[in-house]
Amino acid sequence: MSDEVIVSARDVHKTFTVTKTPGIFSRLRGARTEINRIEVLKGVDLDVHKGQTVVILGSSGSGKSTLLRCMNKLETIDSGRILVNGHLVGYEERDGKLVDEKASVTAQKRTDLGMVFQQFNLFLNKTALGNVMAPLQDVKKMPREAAEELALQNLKRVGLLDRKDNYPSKLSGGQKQRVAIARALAMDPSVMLFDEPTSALDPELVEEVLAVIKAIAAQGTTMVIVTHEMQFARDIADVIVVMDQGIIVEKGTPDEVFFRPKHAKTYALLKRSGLAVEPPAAS
Ligand SMILES: Nc1ncnc2c1ncn2[C@@H]1O[C@H](COP(=O)(O)OP(=O)(O)OP(=O)(O)O)[C@@H](O)[C@H]1O
Repeated sequence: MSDEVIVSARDVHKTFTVTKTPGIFSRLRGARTEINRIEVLKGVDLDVHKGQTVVILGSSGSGKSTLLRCMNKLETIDSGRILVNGHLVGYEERDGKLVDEKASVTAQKRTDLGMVFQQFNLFLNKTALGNVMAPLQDVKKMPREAAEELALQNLKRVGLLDRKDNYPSKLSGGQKQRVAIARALAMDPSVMLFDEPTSALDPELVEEVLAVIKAIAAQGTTMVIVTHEMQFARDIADVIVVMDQGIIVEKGTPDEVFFRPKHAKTYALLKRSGLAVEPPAAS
């Protein structure tokens, strides 16, 4: 394992505030606006080393996607630190305090992270090639020809060169997700973040996307993957992290986590997925 830490999260806390305003009739009956605070991350520490594939598992609502989104500053954190390549993402430190940095600086730093979402997020009015070229031209300011060459190389990496002129409406879900992966890869990020990349796919399309992600991992790309695909997690991960209610309850190699889970929540998760293991001794 490389000593170089690409992503470092320390004591990360995140709370969402949800405001529920009652309808007019309820208000006439005296109902008040409810303000609920949901503490989603309660002090998360995580290091991702260069070349490592870290898979985050956990039951629904445990905070996995939020952690990923905080890494990318799609969400702000309340306290703690997230460094990507040694830089604070989204913040700068002034007089010992964290303040929001300029959006342009965040946009630049964000190119260090490639993100693949559940719902692909492709431009519907652009071809597969156009989708991959767009951030190269718009964010990296590459000239058209260079952007096209790099986009074609990356479409080839995900096996979609023959679909380069297709619009998203003419691509299957699996192909759309592979275009999204090519688009993120083309930016040459330090780390790729995958947020449940196969959850929106029909079951028969899942495997082609997982195979592409496995191939990219085998090329030494640093990755953090949130997934519910347990077998895939076991196959691809160097490190598996299990989250429960906003904290990391277990961390280990796939063999450790799958065959010798230490935490009752990990055991419950494996059992729900039909993976038979012995219950942890200490629970
Ligand atoms: N923007 C938001 N506003 C309010 N609550 C939110 C927001 N985003 C997430 N949450 C809440 O935070 C909690 C954690 O959500 P998160 O999506 O991080 O969980 P998860 O572990 O990724 O779950 P899943 O596996 O179902 O995607 C949930 O209770 C969710 O409803």
